[in-house]
Formats: sequence, C-alpha cells, structure tokens
Amino acid sequence: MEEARKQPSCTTSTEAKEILPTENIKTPLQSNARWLRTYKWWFQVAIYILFLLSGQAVGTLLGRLYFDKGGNSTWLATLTLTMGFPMLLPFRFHSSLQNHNADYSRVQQPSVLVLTSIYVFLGLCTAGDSVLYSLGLKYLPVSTYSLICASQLAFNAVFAFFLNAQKLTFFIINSLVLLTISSIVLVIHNDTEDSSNNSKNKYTLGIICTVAASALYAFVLSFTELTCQKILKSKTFRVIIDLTFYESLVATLAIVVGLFASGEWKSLKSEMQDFRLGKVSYIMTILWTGISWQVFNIGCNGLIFKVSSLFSNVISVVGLPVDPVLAVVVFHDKVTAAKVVSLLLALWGFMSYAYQHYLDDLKAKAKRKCPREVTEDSITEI
Ligand SMILES: Nc1nc2[nH]cnc2c(=O)[nH]1
Repeated sequence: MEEARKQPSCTTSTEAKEILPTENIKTPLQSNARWLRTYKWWFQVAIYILFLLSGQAVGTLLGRLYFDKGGNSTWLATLTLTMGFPMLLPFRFHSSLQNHNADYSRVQQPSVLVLTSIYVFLGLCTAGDSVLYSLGLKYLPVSTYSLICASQLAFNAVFAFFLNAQKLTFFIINSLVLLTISSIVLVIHNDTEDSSNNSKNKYTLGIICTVAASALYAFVLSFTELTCQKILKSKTFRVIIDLTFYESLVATLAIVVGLFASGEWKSLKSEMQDFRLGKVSYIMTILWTGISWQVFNIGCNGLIFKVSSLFSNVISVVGLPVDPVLAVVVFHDKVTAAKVVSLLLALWGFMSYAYQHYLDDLKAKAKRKCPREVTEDSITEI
C-alpha cells in the first residue's frame, strides 16, 4: 500500500505529533509540550470513549424500558436518537466565547453555504439511518438484528479505505474479525428469540432495513471523517459540538415530519396514559433516552475527529456486549457464558486495535529521532 494512504484520520496521536516541525534538537520545554500534548490527546479520547459507551448503554436500556412498559411508537423511538441536541446549546455558547483557540483560528473556515450543505446532507442521512435502525429493530428478532448490525464494521472498513485512506493492518483486521465473532456469540445466546411470529414479508423488510442502516451508518461515519479531513480541517471541541448540533437538528426535523406524516403522533397521548410506570416516568424515559443518545453522538463524532471513523465504530461494537451485561444488573437478566465470552472477545478486539495505535506511536517516535531510518516495513499491512 502506498505511503500516501498511511494516515487514517484527521488527527491520530501520531499525526498530532508529526505536525511539530523540528525533528532532532529538542529543548526540555519542547519535550514537555510534546508530552503534555500526547497526554491531553489520550485524555480526550478516553472521555469520548466514555461518552460513546455510556450514552449507547443507557440509551439502549431506556429504549428497551420504553417498549417493555407499553411504548409502541417507532417514530418516537427514532426521534430519541437525535432529539437531545438542545442540550448542546450551553457548550456551543461556551466554546464561542473561547473562539480564540489557536487551532480554530489558524484554519480558514469554510463558507456558510458549504457548512449548511454538509450539515443538511449528514442530517438527512442520519435521519434515514435512524428510521431504518428502528424499523430493523421492530421487524427482526434481536439476535438476527445484532448479527446484521455487526456488518456495519465491514461496511465501515470499505468506506474508510476508499474515503479516508484508512490503513488496514493485521491488528486492525484482527480487531474487526474478533468484534464480528463477539456479536455472533451474542446472537447464539439470543437464538430463542428467533421464534417471534413476524410475517415473512416483515422479516424480509427488517433484513433490508438493517442492512441499509448498517451501510448508511458506516457511510455517515466515513463521510464525517472526510469532512473533518478536507473541509473543516479543525478538530476543536467547538467544531465537534457544531457538527453534532446541526446534524441532529436537521435529522430531528426530518423525523418529526415522519412522525406527523405517519399519523403516529395521534396515539402518543393514550400511550402516555397507559404507560405502566405512569405519565411522569413516560416523559422521563423519553427525555433521558434523548439525552443519552446525544451523549453517544458527541462521543461518536469526537472519536471520528480525534482518531478515525473506524475506531469510533469499533468502540460502539465493543459496547454491544456491554449492554446485555448491564441488563443483568438493571433488568436482572441471566448471566450466561455466551455473554461473558462475547464481552471478552470484544475486549480482545479492542486491545488489538489499541495495540496498532501503540505501534503507530512507537513508529512516530522513532521517526522523530531518526527520520530516515524508519520505513513502513515496521508495520504489517495488507
Ligand atoms: N445503523 C446504526 N445506527 C445507529 N444509531 C446509533 N447507533 C447505531 C448503530 O450502531 N447502527
């Protein structure tokens, strides 16, 4: 694979360090600055991972609570994936006040027209993905659904290779394979749920929706990374919040149109009254599901900007077996060997991906010390 395809994302730790111009002569002050920058990067990545995993876990569990206790609206469930965007307003305001951030002001900002087109395009794709995601979940048994959903990693690898020049090393492919097997193990565990009496047509529709959702989701992640690389060229908190805010705003508007056009909104009042935990719990469940998914969205976009779209997707798939384990605590589901094995495989997959980043870091350090001697041979690539 040619040299030009090497850097996968808008900002890997490696890349962030390679921006520094002087190679060999370092004052203690420069070394300290580099050390601080590296640890700041790891800290930010850890926070975004936490946002993604906690948002996904709580959003999924509350979504399940909604349907378990009498909720029935697919459009409302879809809306919760994007409707939490107003909670980002204080962060937008706060980061506007800190507009003097060096990284932000150094990069020439794209025109309003370009930005609006990107937000509208990504928002509509996200709305489409959210509807397909919810329809898939409605028409398919959880097991079949999870199996097909795991394909989003493969879709992502393909999109990231072509759109983001993502390098596919041995450890990254190993990670993708382990994470896919981890999802399959979960499916085996859930096999009994396949006896649902969905009609054949609905089952086929569910499969088509889930495959399309997986492909669209993978495309949205890769396109977001491409936007970061080629158009935004900045990875500040403000840019991440702006993208998440406007993307969710457009997606929410599109989903609200769907909610009204489908006529489902008419049944929401009676649904709230019949909710088994009461009206207040109904509103709280919807509200907190929306907040959780928005936390997930920040984590997801943050990881795309700081690392790569594929890494963001890997973390979200690592989170899949976390949900059944949390359900053991929250819903008193049974602990099974399959759940534990799936979780261990997911962790192993994650470690494999993280190890690749460690190798990239080592390579970057060696390159700084001795720029001419380090070649791409130190990394196994396909
Ligand atoms: N297709 C798809 N849509 C999502 N929206 C939030 N998470 C996901 C996901 O894992 N897959």
